[in-house]
Amino acid sequence: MKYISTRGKVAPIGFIDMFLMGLGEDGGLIVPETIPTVGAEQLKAWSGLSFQELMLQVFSLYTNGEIPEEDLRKLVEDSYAGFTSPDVLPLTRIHDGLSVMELFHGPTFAFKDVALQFMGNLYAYVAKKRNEVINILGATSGDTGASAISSVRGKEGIQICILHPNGKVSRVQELQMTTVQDENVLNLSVNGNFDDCQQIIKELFADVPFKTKYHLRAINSINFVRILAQSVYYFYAYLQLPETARASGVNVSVPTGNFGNIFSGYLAKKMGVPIRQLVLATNENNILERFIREGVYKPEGFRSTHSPSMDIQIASNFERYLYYFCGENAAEVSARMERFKAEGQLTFDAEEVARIQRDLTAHSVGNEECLATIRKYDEQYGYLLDPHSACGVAAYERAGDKSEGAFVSLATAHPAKFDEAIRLIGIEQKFPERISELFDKPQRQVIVDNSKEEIAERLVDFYRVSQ
Ligand SMILES: Cc1ncc(COP(=O)(O)O)c(C=O)c1O
Ligand SMILES: N[C@@H](CCOP(=O)(O)O)C(=O)O
Repeated sequence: MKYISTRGKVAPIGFIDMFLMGLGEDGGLIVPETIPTVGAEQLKAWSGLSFQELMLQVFSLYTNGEIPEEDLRKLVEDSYAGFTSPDVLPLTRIHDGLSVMELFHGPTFAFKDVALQFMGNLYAYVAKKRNEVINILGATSGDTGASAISSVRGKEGIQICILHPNGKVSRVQELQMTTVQDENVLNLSVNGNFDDCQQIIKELFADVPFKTKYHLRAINSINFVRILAQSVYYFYAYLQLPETARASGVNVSVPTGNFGNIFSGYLAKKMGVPIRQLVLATNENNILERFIREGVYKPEGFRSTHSPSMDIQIASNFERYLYYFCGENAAEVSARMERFKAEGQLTFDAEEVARIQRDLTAHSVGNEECLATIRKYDEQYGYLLDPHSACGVAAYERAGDKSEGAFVSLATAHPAKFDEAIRLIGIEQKFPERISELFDKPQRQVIVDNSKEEIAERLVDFYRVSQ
């Protein structure tokens, strides 16, 4: 298995090189040359496997033997040892028609831990085995940053700098990132929004001499390893359903912002998980819904919502979807992305929209609907959703055909991370101890302008000092 770029100008590379490259050096996103498939018999044989065993099976299809099996097993076991549920990602039945897959039992209470605990360990492994310098650079709307920091804090040979939008993450998310005192962690709080942070890191990654000189590594979903690790929970969700329930496949409702969560499902489907509908749930930042319903991919005004981690306009993984949509034609992807850069939008004709709608359905969930969904599920089912998971459940409610296949909605964060929204509906929740103890700790962060140059200077200083 080799890896190539959606823009076609990266010579095929192996698994570890792909992991280290992060963003393609031609500005595209890395994808596998071919997607391996898992037949129905094989899938059946995997039922009953733990999440860790499933992860090993899926990764073995992609790692080319570059990581010996016993090393991969240890990496996987270590990565999920800190999850508090024995099932790692438990599937909870809400009612006959709906189950929720809880992806938030990791150390930072968000689904990002599923991939990032593993990636932190993998970076430490590669740093040691290949003597690589690992200087992680990431952008976050709150959860990726907290999770990535927790996965590498204090680890030898690794430095991490995370950009988050100043004042636009929840209080708990901010504390999870900024109360970490390890010297290998730098938090930059940017006067801008998440799209600004993501734009800056993408420009720094695209500056290949700078990236090479400072050994910049990615933890965001531009890194294909993130997507691959996330694809495993779609296998697990399907296989955890009772055999009768999954007999005609599964529908999955997916809160998404950067298109990473849902693209992982699209990949799992291509690998062979019998997913019927992939329902894309967004908040009021609804560029992805407009793309799917109307065939127009055009960023519009940024809105702050009750689900701040999905306050995203420009979705990184859109380009990966475009690649498959264009029949894996890199020249076509490059031309369309050039057009997007020049004109600020992409449009798709009626035949193309019909094709997109065969892959994905979409619902954007307004602030009021989000709160009403949290209230309803608390009152009727005694289940407290966080605002991102509530977008997923609201989209499930609005999804059209529910007659075939079981329905699973992904619960992507613990409600304690977003108490600002939960309080608005008058619910007082009890925080897990690991969250309540954050409020007494001192914070460490640097507030910076939304300026690539200023941020590059900070990075150079940080990497010099910490090496
Ligand atoms: C809690 C939560 N749910 C859902 C999402 C959506 O994930 P993605 O942007 O990777 O699609 C995010 C981050 O964007 C998140 O932090
Ligand atoms: N919601 C994310 C935004 C970054 O997305 P990623 O999946 O590319 O890391 C966050 O919490 O930071």
